Amino acid sequence: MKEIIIFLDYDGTLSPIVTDPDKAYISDEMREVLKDVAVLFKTSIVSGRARAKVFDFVRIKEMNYAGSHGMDIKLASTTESTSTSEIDEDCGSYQPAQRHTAMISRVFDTLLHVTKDIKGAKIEHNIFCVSLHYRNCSEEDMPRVQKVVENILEELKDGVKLTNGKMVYEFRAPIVWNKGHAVQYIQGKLGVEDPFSIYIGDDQTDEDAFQVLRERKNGIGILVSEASRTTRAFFSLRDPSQVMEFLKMLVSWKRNC
Ligand SMILES: O=P(O)(O)OC[C@H]1O[C@H](O[C@H]2O[C@H](CO)[C@@H](O)[C@H](O)[C@H]2O)[C@H](O)[C@@H](O)[C@@H]1O
Repeated sequence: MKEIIIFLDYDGTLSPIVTDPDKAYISDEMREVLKDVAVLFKTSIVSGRARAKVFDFVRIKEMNYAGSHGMDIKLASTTESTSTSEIDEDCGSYQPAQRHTAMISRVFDTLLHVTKDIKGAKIEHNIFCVSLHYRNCSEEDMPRVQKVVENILEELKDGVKLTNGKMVYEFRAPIVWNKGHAVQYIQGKLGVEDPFSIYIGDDQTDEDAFQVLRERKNGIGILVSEASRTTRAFFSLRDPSQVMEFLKMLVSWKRNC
């Protein structure tokens, strides 16, 4: 029989989008629902954020966490690794972009420096990627923000990968690895014979995970969006409050199984 496993993006999925990325908290009610979900289903959070940061927001240790767009995976109930190897599967961790951390830190330092006079620009170090937030920048400053991005790409060329999120540019380690790869990796590690994955996410980077589930026919994507848009997801929910209601329904269905 198929076993449902759950993958959840964080920002815009569990927490509403807010102007300050450091204040993207989930509600107490959402945390209670997530605790139930984590007990009843194998559950993973897959986020663009640093893994430690997203764990600080969620604080449920029974879940798997994949930070840095899936480039920093830690499976639940495993001891913290002190290994420097990118693959330390005995400790339940997988960090395929480890050799790029110095470059990412250099991008972070450069961005901090070159954006210090751009009001509203915020730089977030996500370990294997760096976010340049422009949500709070003025229209007039946007050409400066774009110039900063162009300069970094010109300097590093193939040494860095750029993706776009919601009012954010994300500079990533240049490896072929995204949220879709992370989902496949975690699916493989859970030891579930016949998994059926439900992945819920709101952002462009979640499309990689939707695509993988569609291709492999072993799960579905659910897009969180108020507007209709092109997606590889099968279904959609409007916002984090609908995500919470959906998770509550899953919990009560499972309890009555
Ligand atoms: O894959 P995700 O977990 O969705 O990560 C994508 C980015 O999410 C965060 O930024 C977004 O949410 C912020 C808080 O609501 C918002 O202020 C920002 O405008 C959004 O882009 C996170 O802070 C970024 O580092 C991630 O790249």
